[in-house]
Amino acid sequence: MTTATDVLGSGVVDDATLRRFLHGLPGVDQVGAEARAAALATRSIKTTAKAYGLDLAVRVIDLTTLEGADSHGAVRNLCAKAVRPDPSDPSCPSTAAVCVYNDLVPVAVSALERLGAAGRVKVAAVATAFPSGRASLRVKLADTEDAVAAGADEIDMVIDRGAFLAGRYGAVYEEIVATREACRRPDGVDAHLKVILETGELGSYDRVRRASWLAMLAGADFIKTSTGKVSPAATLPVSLVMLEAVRDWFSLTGSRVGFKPAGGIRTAKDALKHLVLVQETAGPDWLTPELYRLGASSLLNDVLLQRRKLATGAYAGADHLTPAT
Ligand SMILES: O=C[C@H](O)COP(=O)(O)O
Repeated sequence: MTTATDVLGSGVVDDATLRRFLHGLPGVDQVGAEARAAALATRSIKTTAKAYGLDLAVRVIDLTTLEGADSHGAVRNLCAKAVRPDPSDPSCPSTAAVCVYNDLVPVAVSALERLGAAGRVKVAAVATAFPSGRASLRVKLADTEDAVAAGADEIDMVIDRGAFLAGRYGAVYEEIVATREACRRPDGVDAHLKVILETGELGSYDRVRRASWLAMLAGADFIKTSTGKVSPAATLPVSLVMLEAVRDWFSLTGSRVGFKPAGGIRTAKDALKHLVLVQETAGPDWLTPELYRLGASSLLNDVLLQRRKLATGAYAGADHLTPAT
């Protein structure tokens, strides 16, 4: 049997070594994973915990716009929203990051500078031919280097699902390693690398588990479920399988890899379910923006409305809030 320690210790990480290890991982009990996720989703959260959960949800959001029609103005508004999500409430925290396409990184960087939030609200850029991942490695690395040079703090790369599903694990591994290299900066402040598995295209929980381990072996700082362009995206059972992987990686290596569910998370209720799953699977150490993000384009305003409801006892209409993008 090949273990993760064998893979990490071997000089050559090739298809055969990776296959022996990844296919030797225990299979996911599909019924058990779905039942566990469903049971955790019904947990009721009382007032104080709810207030904490809603604030935490805001603090871990990667506020995202990934539309072909994105404009400079839309990105500037997104940044203002990320820094002060609810201008009527100074106690409302900022989001963790904004997440944009590569060419809009300079716009986000200068907007956050002007807002006095540079470095506090991070700039994440999708890269490596997002969302399909269909391009040569040269193009994918140029895409990444471009975003890093423009000041991106974080790179959200997609894996080559074609290669992964064909069992060309070595190619996927090498691509992640090379992208990680492209995240380096001369001053040593490297961009953090999030590796998107696009779980909706993987077809089984076993493959989600294998892809999670492959990404962590190759040096991912975070593993992320989805691009938001494929459905299903960040389901609770998929998140459970990935959280088990980061938990088990920590037990094995002593290092913590972050987790980012993204795609289809639209309501405060959804966000709280995801937070309960983190608490009960990887544990409370992960409940921080350094190790956990919610990737979402249209979640924030519902969380803000629920925050206000909790504080005032009354529902405010959505038109009391600025649009998310
Ligand atoms: O990375 C984040 C996703 O693209 C957001 O997906 P969403 O638009 O379904 O929230």
